[in-house]
Amino acid sequence: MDNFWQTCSAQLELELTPQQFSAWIKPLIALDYEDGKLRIAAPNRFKLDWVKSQFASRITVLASQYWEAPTEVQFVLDPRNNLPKKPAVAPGAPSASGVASDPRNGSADAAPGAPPELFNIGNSPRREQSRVNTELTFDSFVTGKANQLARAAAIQVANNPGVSYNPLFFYGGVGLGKTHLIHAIGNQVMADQPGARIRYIHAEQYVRDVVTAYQRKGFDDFKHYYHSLDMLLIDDIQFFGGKSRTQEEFFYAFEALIAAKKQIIITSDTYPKEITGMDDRLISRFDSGLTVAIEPPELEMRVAILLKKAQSEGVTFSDDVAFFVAKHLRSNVRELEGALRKILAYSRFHGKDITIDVVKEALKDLLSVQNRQISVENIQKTVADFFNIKVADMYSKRRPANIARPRQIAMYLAKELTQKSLPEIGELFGGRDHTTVLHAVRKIALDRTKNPECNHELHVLEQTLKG
Ligand SMILES: Nc1ncnc2c1ncn2[C@@H]1O[C@H](COP(=O)(O)OP(=O)(O)OP(=O)(O)O)[C@@H](O)[C@H]1O
Repeated sequence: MDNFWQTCSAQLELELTPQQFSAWIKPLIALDYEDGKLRIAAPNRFKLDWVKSQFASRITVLASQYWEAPTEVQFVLDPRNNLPKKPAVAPGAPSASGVASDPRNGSADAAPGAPPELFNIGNSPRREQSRVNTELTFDSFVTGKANQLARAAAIQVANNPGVSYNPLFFYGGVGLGKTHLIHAIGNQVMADQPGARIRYIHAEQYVRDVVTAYQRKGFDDFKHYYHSLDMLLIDDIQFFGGKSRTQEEFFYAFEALIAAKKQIIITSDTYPKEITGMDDRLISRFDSGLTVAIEPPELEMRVAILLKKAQSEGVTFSDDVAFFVAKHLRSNVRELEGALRKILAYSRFHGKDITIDVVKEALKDLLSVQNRQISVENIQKTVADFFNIKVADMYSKRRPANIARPRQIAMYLAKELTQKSLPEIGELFGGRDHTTVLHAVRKIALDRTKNPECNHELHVLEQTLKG
């Protein structure tokens, strides 16, 4: 229940203004969930009526998504508000149950509307608490040259958590299977040790947890929760970049877990030293275990993935069709999955067998993007002309700002407008490492959102390149 409410209120916090959130959502408590019925308590009749009229449908959608079943939401008055007042207790002091006191229990010094303890583990089954996706297993993970090392390390850690490689750090571009692999580890450990306290968390959610703990002065609960896990799976840790309070809290959790020989598995879009805005002491700790890259899948692996995913949808793809799709879509597995969904939807809707012609029709948009044939060479030339530098500077090792920035812009455009992978782009820019390209892509993407002049330049370049 705590997990659900944390997820639901984090989502609502994103959707509402801070005033709306703290006035209407923060005072609510998710009481229980049974047989598709979720009960939420409001502190008084006025709030109950307002929340019901304004937010019931959104909470219903979020709850139905969370439990993957239609859910009916009932709003009730908080039963604890009717309890006789207890003598004052210092907020956060342990009660007889050993749990920090809930300031809403009517004690004289309680802050009205303050939340219950944040990270109370509650009684839900360990599997639910873990947030591990049961579908992402080793069995459904296709292996090839691009990920065989990562998979081997993952299996080793799943067999000996806390012993072999700690932390285990996976890095690679988007949609290449990092998340899948850490869930697979979680699933295996959970099957072997059903009592283990495992937690999968996306780094953005961890940041939100820190913010919430900060706002609610709930760091004791936060620490208690994270430091007492048996295994922490943390995804996309690059989101910690520049967030010093989060990094500090994570550092303590990291030290506590490693000292207790509890396994930590981390993913990132780049290797530790390249994560921007990350504290050096964390980087050196990330490096202290095993760091493994996951590369973009090669052709045969893309074919194998398509065949396996089609099979799991109950559809048989001919090899011709699988090769056709895999040859044209080269960037990552997520893109392949998207293509597969489009093909299946198209063939079902039109009642047609899956042939190459049907695939061409179903993927018309995706393939036309491919066929625009904007080459990296073309991008380098256009950008060099635009900034009045030599094309050769695109490959050179020189780094003055008047050259480095156009080069980064060209790398960004190469990633945006071609199907080349990061290593392929790096190769075409004088044999640079893929992490350098990734850094450039992220930097320019960020500049673009912040700096209208940069956005305008990119717009002009894109229009020129697209003709
Ligand atoms: N080797 C694989 N075998 C089967 N499915 C895969 C494989 N690699 C990735 N996938 C699938 O591709 C999709 C994207 O993978 P995933 O979310 O793990 O990528 P990621 O590397 O974590 O990307 P991001 O950094 O964008 O989060 C998922 O549905 C995943 O199950």
